Amino acid sequence: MPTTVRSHAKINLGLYIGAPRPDGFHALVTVYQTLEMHDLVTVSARHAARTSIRITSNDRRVPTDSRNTAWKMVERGLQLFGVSAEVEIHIEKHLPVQGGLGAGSANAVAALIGLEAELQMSQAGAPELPAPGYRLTASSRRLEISAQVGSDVPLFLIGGTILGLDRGQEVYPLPDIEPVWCVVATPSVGVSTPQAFRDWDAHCAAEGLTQEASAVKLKELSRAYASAFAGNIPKGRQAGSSGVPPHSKTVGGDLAGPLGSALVRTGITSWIANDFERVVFRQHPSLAEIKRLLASSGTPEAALHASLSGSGSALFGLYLTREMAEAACARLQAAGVASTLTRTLPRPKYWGQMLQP
Ligand SMILES: C[C@](O)(CO)[C@H](O)COP(=O)(O)OP(=O)(O)OC[C@H]1O[C@@H](n2ccc(N)nc2=O)[C@H](O)[C@@H]1O
Ligand SMILES: Nc1ncnc2c1ncn2[C@@H]1O[C@H](COP(=O)(O)OP(=O)(O)OP(=O)(O)O)[C@@H](O)[C@H]1O
Repeated sequence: MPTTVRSHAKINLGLYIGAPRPDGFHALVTVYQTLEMHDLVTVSARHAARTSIRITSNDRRVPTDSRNTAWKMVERGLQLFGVSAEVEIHIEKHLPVQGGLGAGSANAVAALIGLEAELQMSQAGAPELPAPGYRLTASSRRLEISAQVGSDVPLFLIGGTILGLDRGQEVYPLPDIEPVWCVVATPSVGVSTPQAFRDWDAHCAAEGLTQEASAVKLKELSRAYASAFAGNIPKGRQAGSSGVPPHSKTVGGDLAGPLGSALVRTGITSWIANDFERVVFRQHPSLAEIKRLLASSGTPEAALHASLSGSGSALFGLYLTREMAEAACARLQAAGVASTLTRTLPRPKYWGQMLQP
């Protein structure tokens, strides 16, 4: 029986990028948040003398050869388990390609989860457990192979609210924010991630941002993020058990409250920003206008936060109520911009809903 896996989108609740590194990547600090909206990845696999992989998709823009993230992940997964198999993967795309929603990265993890279920390898590659007190080290080899596939891939082995460091592949589960309504605008323009990073380099050169200055900035920001979320960590799940870095202990405080308010009470909505907006909005001014529509600042329907996601072109707005989110969808529709109404997806639900019944 084939296994169908939900492959969720992510947004970046703030994204700070450093200067270019000698390895061709950029250090960054971000908070990833998984969303309910998803692709569906269906895997059929059976043990065989020789490995073969076949990929199909309903979307012609999805590569069906070894360039596909799901292909790369399954190849590495089979090596990790030390088995060979005939594997068929169908990717039903609902998320935009090149949208900054990490869709391709999520497909890779969904394919691995499907493969493990099909080959009954769950003991060998035990998935990250959503239960309190789980340790990242339990599945560090799965995190390693996912980081080889892409910087955005490991976050999908954690789900929920996640701190991303280094080139984005170093991930730490943060206490989940309570679910909030989210509107994702999906303009038809695609933004290439490598190109956006190149544009960022040109921006850094023009502004004279040095490696040293950017390293200091990123260190401060990772502290600020961890501190903002620290008060959300239930007693007994402080640093060490949750994988959150030790400096996250520095700030306490009760962040429990009515729906949506936890995000506000972390304080992060007042200072988070996405550095890519500075270069991507210059190339695509229409995206800045979409952000204004999502934000609706100064009105009773204003978003808690609105931003470009990753390098775009998708943008998102977070709202306190469903009505406010629906009003944002209506504003976008009137402007001819496609949008999806969804919600942020906490870790237990991310894992609980991953396998289709
Ligand atoms: C923009 C984000 O989506 C934010 O979450 C991610 O940083 C992108 O992650 P991703 O698409 O998984 O990126 P990768 O597949 O690892 O890298 C693609 C290319 O983007 C650039 N890249 C990526 C991540 C990073 N921290 N610095 C970079 O400069 C590199 O040129 C790299 O060759
Ligand atoms: N499974 C996949 N689904 C979609 N695109 C894929 C996949 N595997 C490889 N790709 C290639 O990766 C490129 C980026 O796709 P993706 O949709 O993941 O972008 P993204 O949402 O901007 O990702 P990120 O947020 O990680 O930067 C595509 O143009 C496509 O050629």
